Amino acid sequence: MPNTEVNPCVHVAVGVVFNSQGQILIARRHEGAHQGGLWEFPGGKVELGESVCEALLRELDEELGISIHTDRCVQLIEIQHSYTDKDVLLDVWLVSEFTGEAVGKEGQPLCWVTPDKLSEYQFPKANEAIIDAILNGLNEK
Ligand SMILES: Nc1nc2c([nH]c(=O)n2[C@H]2C[C@H](O)[C@@H](COP(=O)(O)OP(=O)(O)OP(=O)(O)O)O2)c(=O)[nH]1
Ligand SMILES: [Mg+2]
Repeated sequence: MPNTEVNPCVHVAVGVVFNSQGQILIARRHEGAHQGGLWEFPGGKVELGESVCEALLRELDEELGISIHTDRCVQLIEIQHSYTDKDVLLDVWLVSEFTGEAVGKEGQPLCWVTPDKLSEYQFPKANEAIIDAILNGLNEK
Protein backbone atom coordinates (compact mmCIF):
# COMPACT_ATOMS: atom_id res chain seq x y z
CA MET A 1 0.00 0.00 0.00
CA PRO A 2 1.44 3.45 -0.80
CA ASN A 3 2.46 5.53 2.18
CA THR A 4 -0.05 8.37 2.20
CA GLU A 5 0.87 9.66 5.64
CA VAL A 6 1.96 13.29 5.67
CA ASN A 7 4.59 14.29 8.19
CA PRO A 8 3.69 17.48 10.08
CA CYS A 9 5.89 20.34 8.92
CA VAL A 10 8.15 21.76 11.61
CA HIS A 11 8.71 25.53 11.36
CA VAL A 12 12.30 26.34 12.27
CA ALA A 13 13.88 29.77 12.87
CA VAL A 14 17.46 29.68 11.59
CA GLY A 15 20.13 32.38 12.00
CA VAL A 16 23.06 33.00 9.67
CA VAL A 17 25.13 34.95 12.17
CA PHE A 18 28.00 37.07 10.82
CA ASN A 19 30.78 38.54 12.94
CA SER A 20 32.67 41.73 12.16
CA GLN A 21 35.26 39.76 10.16
CA GLY A 22 32.60 38.41 7.80
CA GLN A 23 32.73 34.90 9.27
CA ILE A 24 29.58 32.84 9.81
CA LEU A 25 28.81 30.83 12.93
CA ILE A 26 28.08 27.14 12.55
CA ALA A 27 27.38 24.56 15.25
CA ARG A 28 27.54 20.78 15.25
CA ARG A 29 24.28 19.01 16.03
CA HIS A 30 24.34 16.45 18.82
CA GLU A 31 24.78 12.87 17.63
CA GLY A 32 21.39 11.78 18.97
CA ALA A 33 19.44 14.67 17.41
CA HIS A 34 17.62 14.66 14.07
CA GLN A 35 20.38 15.09 11.44
CA GLY A 36 22.81 14.54 14.32
CA GLY A 37 26.55 14.96 13.83
CA LEU A 38 26.08 17.39 10.96
CA TRP A 39 26.83 21.11 11.08
CA GLU A 40 23.97 23.61 11.18
CA PHE A 41 23.20 27.27 11.42
CA PRO A 42 21.94 27.84 14.96
CA GLY A 43 18.23 28.03 15.61
CA GLY A 44 15.27 25.90 16.51
CA LYS A 45 11.56 25.30 16.42
CA VAL A 46 9.11 28.17 16.48
CA GLU A 47 6.86 27.66 19.50
CA LEU A 48 3.13 28.27 19.63
CA GLY A 49 2.32 31.99 19.81
CA GLU A 50 5.81 33.12 18.78
CA SER A 51 6.76 35.03 15.65
CA VAL A 52 9.71 33.57 13.79
CA CYS A 53 11.90 36.51 14.90
CA GLU A 54 10.89 36.00 18.52
CA ALA A 55 11.83 32.33 18.16
CA LEU A 56 15.18 33.28 16.64
CA LEU A 57 15.92 35.70 19.48
CA ARG A 58 15.05 33.01 22.06
CA GLU A 59 16.98 30.21 20.33
CA LEU A 60 20.16 32.27 19.82
CA ASP A 61 20.06 33.20 23.49
CA GLU A 62 19.41 29.60 24.63
CA GLU A 63 21.95 27.96 22.32
CA LEU A 64 24.68 30.63 22.13
CA GLY A 65 24.07 33.26 24.78
CA ILE A 66 23.95 36.11 22.29
CA SER A 67 21.30 38.83 22.05
CA ILE A 68 19.90 40.09 18.79
CA HIS A 69 17.49 42.84 17.80
CA THR A 70 14.58 41.29 15.95
CA ASP A 71 14.04 44.48 13.94
CA ARG A 72 17.60 44.32 12.55
CA CYS A 73 17.29 40.79 11.12
CA VAL A 74 16.80 40.39 7.40
CA GLN A 75 15.13 37.35 5.92
CA LEU A 76 17.39 35.41 3.56
CA ILE A 77 15.27 32.51 2.34
CA GLU A 78 12.56 30.01 3.29
CA ILE A 79 13.21 26.39 2.48
CA GLN A 80 10.71 23.60 2.67
CA HIS A 81 12.42 20.22 2.77
CA SER A 82 11.15 16.68 3.30
CA TYR A 83 13.51 14.29 5.04
CA THR A 84 12.37 10.65 5.12
CA ASP A 85 11.21 11.06 8.71
CA LYS A 86 10.38 14.74 8.99
CA ASP A 87 9.29 17.77 6.97
CA VAL A 88 10.85 21.11 7.86
CA LEU A 89 10.26 24.71 6.89
CA LEU A 90 13.55 26.50 7.49
CA ASP A 91 12.94 30.23 7.89
CA VAL A 92 16.42 31.65 7.51
CA TRP A 93 17.49 35.12 8.71
CA LEU A 94 20.71 37.10 8.39
CA VAL A 95 22.04 38.39 11.70
CA SER A 96 24.93 40.82 11.52
CA GLU A 97 24.49 42.60 14.82
CA PHE A 98 24.47 40.89 18.18
CA THR A 99 25.78 41.41 21.68
CA GLY A 100 27.62 38.88 23.80
CA GLU A 101 30.16 36.26 22.87
CA ALA A 102 28.82 33.09 21.30
CA VAL A 103 29.44 29.92 23.28
CA GLY A 104 28.00 26.44 22.80
CA LYS A 105 25.63 26.59 25.78
CA GLU A 106 24.30 23.12 25.06
CA GLY A 107 27.79 21.64 24.74
CA GLN A 108 27.73 21.84 20.95
CA PRO A 109 30.99 22.59 19.10
CA LEU A 110 31.00 25.97 17.37
CA CYS A 111 33.07 27.26 14.51
CA TRP A 112 33.35 30.65 12.78
CA VAL A 113 33.99 30.09 9.08
CA THR A 114 34.39 32.31 6.05
CA PRO A 115 31.60 31.79 3.51
CA ASP A 116 33.94 30.22 0.94
CA LYS A 117 34.82 27.47 3.44
CA LEU A 118 31.21 26.44 4.23
CA SER A 119 31.36 23.74 1.54
CA GLU A 120 34.08 21.96 3.54
CA TYR A 121 31.58 21.12 6.30
CA GLN A 122 28.81 18.53 6.19
CA PHE A 123 25.33 20.00 6.60
CA PRO A 124 21.83 18.51 6.37
CA LYS A 125 20.54 18.26 2.79
CA ALA A 126 18.17 21.24 3.19
CA ASN A 127 21.15 23.50 3.88
CA GLU A 128 22.49 23.34 0.32
CA ALA A 129 19.95 26.00 -0.68
CA ILE A 130 20.88 28.16 2.32
CA ILE A 131 24.56 28.08 1.43
CA ASP A 132 23.76 28.90 -2.22
CA ALA A 133 21.66 31.87 -1.06
CA ILE A 134 24.48 33.13 1.20
CA LEU A 135 27.06 32.90 -1.57
CA ASN A 136 24.76 34.43 -4.20
CA GLY A 137 23.93 37.30 -1.83
CA LEU A 138 27.62 38.02 -1.25
CA ASN A 139 28.38 37.89 -4.99
CA GLU A 140 25.69 40.50 -5.63
CA LYS A 141 27.36 42.96 -3.25
N1 LIG B 1 18.65 24.83 13.62
C1 LIG B 1 18.77 24.27 12.43
N2 LIG B 1 17.97 23.21 12.11
C2 LIG B 1 18.14 22.66 10.90
C3 LIG B 1 19.10 23.14 9.97
N3 LIG B 1 19.02 22.38 8.83
C4 LIG B 1 18.05 21.45 9.04
O1 LIG B 1 17.69 20.60 8.25
N4 LIG B 1 17.52 21.61 10.31
C5 LIG B 1 16.46 20.78 10.85
C6 LIG B 1 16.95 19.79 11.87
C7 LIG B 1 15.77 19.66 12.80
O2 LIG B 1 14.89 18.69 12.27
C8 LIG B 1 15.09 21.02 12.73
C9 LIG B 1 15.54 22.00 13.80
O3 LIG B 1 15.35 21.50 15.03
P1 LIG B 1 16.26 21.84 16.29
O4 LIG B 1 16.75 20.56 16.81
O5 LIG B 1 17.29 22.90 15.99
O6 LIG B 1 15.16 22.48 17.19
P2 LIG B 1 15.38 23.01 18.67
O7 LIG B 1 16.64 23.83 18.73
O8 LIG B 1 14.07 23.66 19.01
O9 LIG B 1 15.69 21.71 19.49
P3 LIG B 1 14.91 20.86 20.57
O10 LIG B 1 14.52 21.82 21.64
O11 LIG B 1 13.74 20.24 19.86
O12 LIG B 1 15.95 19.86 20.96
O13 LIG B 1 15.48 21.59 11.48
C10 LIG B 1 19.94 24.23 10.34
O14 LIG B 1 20.80 24.71 9.60
N5 LIG B 1 19.72 24.74 11.58
MG1 LIG C 1 18.37 24.03 17.62
